[in-house]
Amino acid sequence: MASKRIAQLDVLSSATALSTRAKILLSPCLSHSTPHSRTFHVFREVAPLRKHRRELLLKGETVGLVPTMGALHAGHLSLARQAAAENSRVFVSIYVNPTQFGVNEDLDSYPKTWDADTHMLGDLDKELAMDGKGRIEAVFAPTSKVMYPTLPPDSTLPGKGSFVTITPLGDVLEGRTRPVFMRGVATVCTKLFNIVEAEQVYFGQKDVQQTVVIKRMVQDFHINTKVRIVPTEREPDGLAMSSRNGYLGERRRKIGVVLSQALRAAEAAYRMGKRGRDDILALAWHVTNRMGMEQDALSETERARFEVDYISLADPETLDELEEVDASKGAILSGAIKMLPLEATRDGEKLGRGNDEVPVRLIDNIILGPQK
Ligand SMILES: Nc1ncnc2c1ncn2[C@@H]1O[C@H](COP(=O)(O)OP(=O)(O)OP(=O)(O)O)[C@@H](O)[C@H]1O
Ligand SMILES: CC(C)(CO)[C@@H](O)C(=O)[O-]
Ligand code: BAL
Repeated sequence: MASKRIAQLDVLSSATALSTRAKILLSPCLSHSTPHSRTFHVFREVAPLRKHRRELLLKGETVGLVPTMGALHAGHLSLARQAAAENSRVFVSIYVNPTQFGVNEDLDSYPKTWDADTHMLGDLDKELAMDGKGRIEAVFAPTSKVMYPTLPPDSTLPGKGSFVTITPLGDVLEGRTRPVFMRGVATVCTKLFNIVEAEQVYFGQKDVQQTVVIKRMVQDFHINTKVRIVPTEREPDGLAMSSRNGYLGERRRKIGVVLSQALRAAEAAYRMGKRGRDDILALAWHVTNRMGMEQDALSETERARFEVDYISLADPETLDELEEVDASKGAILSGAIKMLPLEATRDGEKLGRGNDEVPVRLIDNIILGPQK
């Protein structure tokens, strides 16, 4: 039954990609007999989604929204799992939002894996059916014309259009290198929150600045939803899962773990009682400097070089950089590195998407929780 269902999803997900509202159906004889037979709707437009949402409301169902840009991986699934544990219905949005990408960023090459994404959600829904918890109810996959109905999405500054800006939270950290990023995120999330009207919305801790911005936005605009943050899913060596990791071939992938190693070293200093910025961050810099020097010493066909954009120790609410951590409040330890394109490849080397010719930005963080 499972494979039949997946095969149908496959065919229908492509077929429904252009329809206004589609329900991915199983054969009618299964539809009442087993919990597996129910599967999700795909909405491309706002009005039919709202109609469906209202019906759910009248039936007393609760909705958890998981906003994504697709290219789903285990990190996204953990958000959806938590949403299903805390709500009876889960909506997942899949939309690569142009306004959060700067004009020279990777919007055009951002991975789009619709068929694999719907398969993953179908499989997850099957798992959820066994658990007897909430289910995947719908995928919202709008076009840009739907999301930006009047003016085309603009990634320039100041830009033309209706924007939501959360300052100065959006200007620091990622915002320094990606000045339109948090404006784009706040804008598209406002739209998504208005459209879905979910009881709860789910975000990954991996994008920690985004979580702080969204929480502030919900508070400041009295948006009627609860923001839930889900811990970062990691690869076995500690690398935070990310849709962009697919751009890392074997060589860059191995070195990309340096960021999580650096943050973990700094975290250890905090756990051992260090509270001063230099005492904590020196350990992170030591890890990145050592790895950088090791790579520099190798030949072009052996090394993977990277640049550290920032390593930050910031207040958990204001994101102000801290000289000293107030242990009763804790802090956010975060960082970003740019994995540079390989300078030369070897015959038969396992390369990533884009042949390791594109720089890849990796971010990560650890919350230093309050300590007695
Ligand atoms: N490893 C992860 N663990 C938990 N949540 C994650 C993880 N990766 C992404 N998320 C969350 O999933 C949501 C959608 O993220 P998105 O679609 O941008 O994926 P991504 O992997 O973060 O992609 P990117 O490579 O662009 O950073 C966000 O709330 C994000 O924080
Ligand atoms: C929240 C989000 C889906 C908004 O486009 C995006 O920033 C992301 O995937 O983290
Ligand atoms: N998860 C973050 C989305 C972005 O980098 O644009």
